[in-house]
Parts: sequence; structure tokens; C-alpha cells
Amino acid sequence: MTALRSNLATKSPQALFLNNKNNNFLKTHLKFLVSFRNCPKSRNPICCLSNCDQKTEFSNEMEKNSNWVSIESEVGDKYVKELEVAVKAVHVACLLCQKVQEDLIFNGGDVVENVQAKDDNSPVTIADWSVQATVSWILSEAFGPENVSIVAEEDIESLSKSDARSILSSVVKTVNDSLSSAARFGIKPPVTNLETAQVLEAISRCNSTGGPTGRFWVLDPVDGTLGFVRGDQYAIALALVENGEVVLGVLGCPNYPMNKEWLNYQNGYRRILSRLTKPDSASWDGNGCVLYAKKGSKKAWMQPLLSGDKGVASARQIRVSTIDNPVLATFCEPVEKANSSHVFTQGLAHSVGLRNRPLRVYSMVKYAAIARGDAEIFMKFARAGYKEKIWDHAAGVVIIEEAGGIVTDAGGRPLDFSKGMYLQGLDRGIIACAGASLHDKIMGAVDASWNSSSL
Ligand SMILES: Nc1ncnc2c1ncn2[C@@H]1O[C@H](COP(=O)(O)OS(=O)(=O)O)[C@@H](OP(=O)(O)O)[C@H]1O
Ligand SMILES: [Mg+2]
Ligand SMILES: [Mg+2]
Ligand SMILES: [Mg+2]
Repeated sequence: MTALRSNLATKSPQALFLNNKNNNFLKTHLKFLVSFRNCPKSRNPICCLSNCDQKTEFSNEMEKNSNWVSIESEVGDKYVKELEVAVKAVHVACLLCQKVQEDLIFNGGDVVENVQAKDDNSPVTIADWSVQATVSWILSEAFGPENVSIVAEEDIESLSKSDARSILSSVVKTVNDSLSSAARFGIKPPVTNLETAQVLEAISRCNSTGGPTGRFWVLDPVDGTLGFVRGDQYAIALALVENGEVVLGVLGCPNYPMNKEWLNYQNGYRRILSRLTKPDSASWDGNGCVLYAKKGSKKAWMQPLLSGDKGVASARQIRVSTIDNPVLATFCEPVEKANSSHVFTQGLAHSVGLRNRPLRVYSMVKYAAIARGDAEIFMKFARAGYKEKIWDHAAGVVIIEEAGGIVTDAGGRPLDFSKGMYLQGLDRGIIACAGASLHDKIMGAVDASWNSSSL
């Protein structure tokens, strides 16, 4: 494992609200009775723990610490528990990442030590491994390890080597710190801290290779690791695939606040700095957001990321933009030219009349921007031979689709999540749009410019 010394830093760096229809979480996990009253803020029925007459020690602790807002649940009965657990796990993971990122960028965290290079020279950090271990542990606890199959990005090969002892102990500490404060999300922490072997086991348990049948989770513990180490945007992406179809998607975007203006800041370092130095600023709405959707519900939701001790609002529905005129549309693409051809998309943008500057943002935050209506088009054209991985797209695709958008390859076919860890058979690139009319225009432009491109 080689330490990554390249210029990573060159850019400087609830009360338990539960819908009363589907409080499976309480029934299956907390094992105590609840009563309901109407929440004045959300007008939804909320779980009123203080009225419980069968409180356990755990529930008392939960009440003290919990500021969890749960699922606005018009999602139907299927996958309710899966969605609740997934959203909670992503909240926990977001807070974990925020802490590690702040430590890395502002508290003198050791970049050389804590950011490593993989064989393909892409970065991996203690946050990537820690999130993978944490989410894997939470899913296994909730559903039983024998029922949980996960396809995820990271493995333990390099982490298990003798020269990685220090980074491994940082991962173990980060996982335990994160799980010990997970009660605020209604997750029961481990009775005692996880041992190193248990953390390694949780990471390596994510060794499913996916496929066309059965059920598996798809996890990108930190998507946009480069953005993460540069103090910029990144995402935590968790999806559930059943019989080759993405049925749930949850996307945590810790640096993408509810207020979209902050996304346009060109300097990620400053964006985070603002959060640290201006917590009371009127225009600063604090933390990031968590988006989620269930296939077929025709609804996608966004919750504010909970910072721990603050009160919270409930989720709100999100919808793609109604803009269908390319002149007014904004398109997103990867920051790194190596990940998608900026030259090709520039030509294409010109040919369809896109005038706005492209929004270059790391990670699946691009999918989030389309789903929230903050941008209209996402294009990714990787170099020939690059195989897109399912964890880089699964959660984002279902969220955009349920928010009213369209995601296909450049041949107009839906992305195929049934062929293992790669998006096999992808035609040229990925195009996500806020609506059918924009999508048609972009598809036409791709066909017109493809043969003259060098891709
Ligand atoms: N060469 C190449 N071509 C295409 N795609 C690649 C390439 N290398 C990496 N990746 C994958 O891209 C993920 C990050 O994608 P982004 O769209 O966020 O790109 S960028 O960071 O904004 O440039 C990134 O995800 P993470 O590893 O989770 O950060 C990779 O899976
Ligand atoms: Mg990724
Ligand atoms: Mg990743
Ligand atoms: Mg990676």
C-alpha cells in the first residue's frame, strides 16, 4: 500500500418521528410500546416516547439522545424496514464522514497516513473503510448476517497488511466512535466496542458480486473520495437491488445543504470552512442532506442531515426541475477530466444550446442535484474500456427516476444492475435528465457528435 502523496490537497482543502402506519422499526427493534400524537411541525403522527409505559433502559437512553426523524412513509408496506434502516445507516455514515473530513482538513489530520492509494491510484481513506464496516454492521444487526448480502467498493487486502496497523486502528476507533453515538438514530450500539477482527469481518462481509437474482445491498461508502480529501463534495450511497432491479436508494450528501446556493461555491474548502466558522449565519442552513426513494412510489424525499443535538424537521418531497429548454438548463458532470470527457460534453452542450456553465461536482451529488431540481442534466462519458461500477450509480438512479427524471445510457436503455458489479453493456455513457424532452435532445446530440469525437 503506497501512501498517496500526490497533490490531493492542492485545492486546499428527534424525538423519534415515526409514521404510525409502519412503525415496524419500533415493533421489531425497540420492543416497547409507543403512543402517537400529531407533530405540530410536520402534521404527521409522531411517536411520543415520553408517553411510553414500557420503557427499557435503552429507550430512556434513546429518548435522551434521539433526534431522529424517520421516513415520511407513503412508501407502502414493502421495504419499509429496509428503508428505515438504510436511511439511519446513511445518517450515521454521514456524521462519521463529516468528522473524519474535518479532522483531515482542519485539525491537522495526517493526510499521508490517512489517505492511501489503491492499485489504480485512486484514493481510499479511513472514512471509506469505516463507513463500509459501520453500514455492514448496522445492516447485519437489523436483518441478521445470514440475510444480508452486500456489494461494496472496499476490501481489506491492504488494510490487513502489517504496514497498515496504524490506519487499521484509526478505522476501528472511528467505527466504534460512530456506533457508540448511533442511539440518537434509534440504532442500538454494540454492547462492547467492536474488536479489530470484527471490524475487518464487517468490511470483508461485503463481498457479494451481485447478479440477476435474489436480494443484495449496494454500497459506495464514500463516493467521490477525491472530493472528500479535498474538503469538497462527496456522497454515501446505499441501494437495495432485488432480482436485478434497484428497489431502494439512499444518498447521503454531507456537504450539500438543503439550501442549494452552497453547491455553486467553487471552492470546497471555503464551503466547509463556512460551516465551521459561521454556524449562526442566517444564510447558512447547516448540515447536508439525505435523499431517498423507493422504486415505483413516484416520490423521492430529502431530510436534513442531523447533526446530533439539534432539533429537526421532517422529510420533504423533492422533484426534478421543470426546465426543458436547453438554453435555461444546467448540466452536471464529473470534476475530473479523466473520469468523463469534458471536451465531448462541451461540444455537445454547445450543439444543443446549453449556455450555463457546467456544474462540476464530485460524486453522486450530481444525481442529488438533478433529483432536487438544482440542475437538469447529468452526463458522464468515461474513456473507452472503463467499466462503470454499480455502486457509483444505483442509489442515484432510483432517486432521480422517482423524483420524475430519466436515466439511461447513450443508447436510451436503462442501466442494467443485474450483471454483477459492473454496468455491463453500457452504451457509451450515462445521461440523466429532468424530463423526456431534454433527454431526447441530449440523446440526439450524442448521436450527432459521437462519430466525430475521439472517444
Ligand atoms: N477513470 C475513471 N473513469 C470513470 N470513472 C472513474 C474513473 N476512475 C474512478 N472512477 C469512478 O468515478 C467515481 C467518482 O465519479 P465522479 O463522477 O464523482 O467523478 S469526479 O470525482 O467528479 O471526477 C469514483 O468513485 P469513488 O471511488 O467512490 O470516489 C470511481 O468509482
Ligand atoms: Mg464511487
Ligand atoms: Mg467510493
Ligand atoms: Mg474509490
